[in-house]
Amino acid sequence: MQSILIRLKEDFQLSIITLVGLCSLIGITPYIVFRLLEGNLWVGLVDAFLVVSTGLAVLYAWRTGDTIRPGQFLALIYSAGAVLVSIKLGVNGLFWFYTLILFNFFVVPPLQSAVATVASLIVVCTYGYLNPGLVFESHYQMTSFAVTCLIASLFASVFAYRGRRQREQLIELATLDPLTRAGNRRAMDAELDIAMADYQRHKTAYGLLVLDLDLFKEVNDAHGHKAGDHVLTEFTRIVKLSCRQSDRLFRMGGEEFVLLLPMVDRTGLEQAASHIRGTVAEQLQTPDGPVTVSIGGCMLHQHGNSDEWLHEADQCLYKAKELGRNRYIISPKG
Ligand SMILES: Nc1nc2c(ncn2[C@@H]2O[C@H](COP(=O)(O)OP(=O)(O)OP(=O)(O)O)[C@@H](O)[C@H]2O)c(=O)[nH]1
Repeated sequence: MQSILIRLKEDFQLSIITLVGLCSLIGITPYIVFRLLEGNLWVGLVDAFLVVSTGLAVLYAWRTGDTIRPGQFLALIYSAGAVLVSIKLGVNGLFWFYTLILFNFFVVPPLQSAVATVASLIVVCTYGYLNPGLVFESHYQMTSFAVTCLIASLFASVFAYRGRRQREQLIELATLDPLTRAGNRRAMDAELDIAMADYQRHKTAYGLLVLDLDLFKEVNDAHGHKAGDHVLTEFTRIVKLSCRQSDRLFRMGGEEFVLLLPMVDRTGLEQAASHIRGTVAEQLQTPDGPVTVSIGGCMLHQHGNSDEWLHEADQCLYKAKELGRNRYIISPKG
């Protein structure tokens, strides 16, 4: 139960899709009974289809963690459902369009939701225009309906866009180092734990490099803190360009970074460390000359937790510093 609550709290899209599932079960099921009792078989079947499909989409989202496809599926079937119900029930069915507009903007990105809403409106209005009296009582009513729907869509899209943007910014704030935009310590801890679980379950190979700029204090002392900051951002850029896209760079703090390399063997880890060391020595400059980096690394093997893994790489880094810096040492273990 607690894990369900945590997932609902942490995954906004999943919580929205679950809410839709509950609303459809509680809100639409009585209509199925009512429509069938009044002999409106088609609308009853459409409602039943919506409830069952929603249930399946919610289950899929919970099982796979994928909320994009169920969201698109729900937007599609609810748009089609609103069109069919409006065509069958006329004015009484049109009210559902306003709920549909809000719903679409919650479950799919703003552009997709605008397309779904406008497409549904076009179908209903075209049908209503070609069949006077069946959906709308007058052209005036149809125009008012289309205009109010479009205005509601506009407001919904502005809120949906801002909401999504703010959520993205919050995720960035929680996971990225503001200066270098490498992952922060919190993101690193989470990724190392995921790597350890992956290694234990699937034996996926992971390597880790701890990178520490050499004599960085001297850069700060000679050129000021701002120049030091610039060196840190340049270093991040160089390392990101020197490694694979699947490698993840984190800033542990100060001038110490961690690079996590998935699906790499010991030779590959050494090659990566050697390449990064060489590229940094070549490209990272201050007016006084190059800034170098010392690197310690190790493969993930029988570590009990991520701290032990980091500690082993750290020991190699200290050795690299002791031996004169601007070098890499990879642990022989693992
Ligand atoms: N500009 C800048 N400097 C930082 C930041 N964080 C830490 N530092 C500085 O990084 C320096 C780290 O110095 P030390 O720990 O002595 O290490 P070092 O000079 O690189 O020497 P070695 O690691 O032994 O090669 C200190 O002067 C810190 O003030 C930051 O965000 N920006």
